[in-house]
Amino acid sequence: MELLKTKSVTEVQQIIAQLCSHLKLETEVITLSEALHRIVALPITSPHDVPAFHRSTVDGYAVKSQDTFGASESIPAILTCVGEITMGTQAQLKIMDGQCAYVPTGGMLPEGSDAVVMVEYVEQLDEITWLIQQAVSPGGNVLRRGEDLSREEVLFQPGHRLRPQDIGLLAGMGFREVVVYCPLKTAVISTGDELIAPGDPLEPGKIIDMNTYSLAAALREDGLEVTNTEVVKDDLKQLQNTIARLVKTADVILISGGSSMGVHDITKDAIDGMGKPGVVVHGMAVKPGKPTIVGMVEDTLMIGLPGQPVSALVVYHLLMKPLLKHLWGQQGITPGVNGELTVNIPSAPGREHYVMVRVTEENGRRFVSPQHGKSGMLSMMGRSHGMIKLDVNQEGLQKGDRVEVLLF
Ligand SMILES: Nc1nc2c(c(=O)[nH]1)N[C@H]1C(S)=C(S)[C@@H](COP(=O)(O)OP(=O)(O)OC[C@H]3O[C@@H](n4cnc5c(N)ncnc54)[C@H](O)[C@@H]3O)O[C@H]1N2
Ligand code: MOO
Repeated sequence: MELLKTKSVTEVQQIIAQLCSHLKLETEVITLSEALHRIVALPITSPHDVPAFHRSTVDGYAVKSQDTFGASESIPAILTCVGEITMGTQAQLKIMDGQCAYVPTGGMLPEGSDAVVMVEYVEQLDEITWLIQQAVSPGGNVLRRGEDLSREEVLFQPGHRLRPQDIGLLAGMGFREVVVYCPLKTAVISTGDELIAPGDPLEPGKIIDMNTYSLAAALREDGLEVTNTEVVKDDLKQLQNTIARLVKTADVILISGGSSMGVHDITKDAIDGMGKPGVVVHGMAVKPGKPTIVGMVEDTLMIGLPGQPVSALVVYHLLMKPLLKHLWGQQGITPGVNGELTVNIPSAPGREHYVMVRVTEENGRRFVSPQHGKSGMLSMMGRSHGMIKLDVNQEGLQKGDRVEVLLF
């Protein structure tokens, strides 16, 4: 009897990292308008203090805070207004004891002042005299120079994925361009005599190809370039010819289907027949996804994913995302959401077990409900917000347990 010799998910992740140690990430310079979701390749430091000058955070009167101590509506401080600060210009005024000046939100504080009193708490007595009806402490209503960021402070480390707020910040720092990693080149091969393209006549026994589309979309979502998607028959020679052609450009090839032990499951033989090291892993201790294959053809990483559409995507999440994190040098966790489990879940002994779940909210409480179905049912994943993990030796989960959902 031939059984798959499974390796743990962590072991497989480590093997993949080693297999990819030769991969050298190229970098490129792109404009900020192209930078959304791209990965920073060099440390980026702040070229100047932000803000570059003390700024008022309100419309009000710049004062020496000590002049306002004890001021109230019934006993206001009496100050002489010496002028107005204009937005976007250097403040020319100087505030002496007993003086104030109008400053708009974001305007530069004049020399000598250290706080701003909001206009709501100020009343004009005559042409130059103002009643200050509220005390303000030093630094009150002021964003001090460098309070947001100081010069040379590291804004982003390599590996950071740029979000809208990051792109705004880079613009605010005066950057027009950013150095990012070039996307890895990837390809998807779906195998199966039964596969037809979406829209083709659905004859008996045929299956519409979903994995090519879901896997290519997952790769693109992760910022990778998909150079080719191909569908091949369960034919060793055809698969090897396709692999031989694609390894010329692809850093990683995902092969969907043919990963199991059936007579037509040819992915392993195809990879093994193309030189050393060939297949390095066949079998991962995970549910779903047990027949996973990992190997190398020339310098290209080959990941053989189970043909079942849910299994293919689960394995993608377990292997490709950590590889990217490793290559990009990303540290830390990917935060998920958590909530109370609505039913008991049995474990899958000896295997990490991933269960698709939907998250709902009721009276401020989050609930996590497993979505039932088999690994061939992609609609189960469509209904789900993410998945929860049961560890290899975990004895199931109980209704009411607080669980962490890995979002996808
Ligand atoms: N004797 C055994 N049989 C199976 C085992 C095993 O250990 N021993 N493992 C089972 C598990 S678990 C899975 S998962 C599947 C994996 O099968 P394969 O990777 O060999 O995939 P196929 O047989 O080619 O296809 C399985 C299933 O998925 C459908 N499929 C395939 N490609 C696509 C696609 N691109 N789009 C949509 N659907 C696809 C295919 O039609 C089959 O229905 O093996 C079990 N068997
Ligand atoms: O474990 Mo297989 O990968 O779906 O059923």
